[in-house]
Amino acid sequence: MGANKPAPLRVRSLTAGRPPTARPPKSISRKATKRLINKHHQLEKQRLQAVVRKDKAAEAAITAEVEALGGLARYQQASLQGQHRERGGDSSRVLMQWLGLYDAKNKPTAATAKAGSVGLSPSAPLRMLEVGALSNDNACSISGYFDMERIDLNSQGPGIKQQDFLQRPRPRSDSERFHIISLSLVLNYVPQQSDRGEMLLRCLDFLYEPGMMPAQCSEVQATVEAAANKTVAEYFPSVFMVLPEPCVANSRYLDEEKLTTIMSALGFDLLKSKASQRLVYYLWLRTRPAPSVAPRFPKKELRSGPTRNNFSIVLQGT
Ligand SMILES: C[S@@+](CC[C@H](N)C(=O)[O-])C[C@H]1O[C@@H](n2cnc3c(N)ncnc32)[C@H](O)[C@@H]1O
Repeated sequence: MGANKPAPLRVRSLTAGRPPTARPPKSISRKATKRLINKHHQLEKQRLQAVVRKDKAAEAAITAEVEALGGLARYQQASLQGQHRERGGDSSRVLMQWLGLYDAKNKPTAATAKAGSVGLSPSAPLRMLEVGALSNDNACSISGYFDMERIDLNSQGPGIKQQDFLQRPRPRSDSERFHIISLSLVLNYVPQQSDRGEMLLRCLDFLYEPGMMPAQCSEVQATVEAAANKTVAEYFPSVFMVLPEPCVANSRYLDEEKLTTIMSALGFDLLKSKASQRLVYYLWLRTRPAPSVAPRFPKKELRSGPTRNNFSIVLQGT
């Protein structure tokens, strides 16, 4: 009965035709999230090695494997889920706390809540470049204090520009520079050690020079100062950096001292740091102008041992 009745026309939701990245991520378990992230890092490393060996067949096979896992988009979804599970929220909350805009319980202070609620973002004087942005609603984005520019190799949606920071055209004037650059869990994602160094060097171009920040006069500026009881110059220009803890705690080639030496050679002092079980957070304040000669930091073993990892940051010098 009714065998020949035409199937009713299904009304498809508007989101149905969008690329997979625009759909809400399918939730996966904590273990599966971790496995996927680790596998992705491992494959990206192998792909890079294949590129260096000029082994086209291996490169294609590894690329296919990455795609079969869901590619960068799936990895980003896993990272977003990881953010919520492993860290009880996004890393930018740590920055907000350091700036005095979040309280000790990691909640917005009254002044911050006010800034957010009156929607000061478009005119907010503090310019932030978020490299490797997975969403447009992290703590900094919704605070109202920052005029955000978000970029990622693979944009997850509106408000995130698809761009490789290493290819971003260099600024032609201060209007294209920033008070702060966020590199949260980005350096560890970059497969090549010299590209990690290049990323840090590039930050110098995209940040204001110390003491050369544009005049700040708006209401937001006053609110920042009142909330944090600091002047803007005490926090900016700066780099907010987050890394998996083993990158500095258990690497053959990098420890906190070496990282501090590299950053110091680039003109930064360590203003704030914090370690959680899995992550390390740093706020590097730019206190000196860019060095006239690009510093050189080759890969050099600092500590050995079979259980150590090979994470390193290399600066090739001029
Ligand atoms: C592990 S996710 C981290 C995202 C987020 N910032 C966080 O703290 O969870 C790393 C992101 O960095 C992005 N990324 C890596 N290298 C990049 C580059 N050169 N330019 C822009 N984005 C990059 C990747 O596409 C990826 O989405």
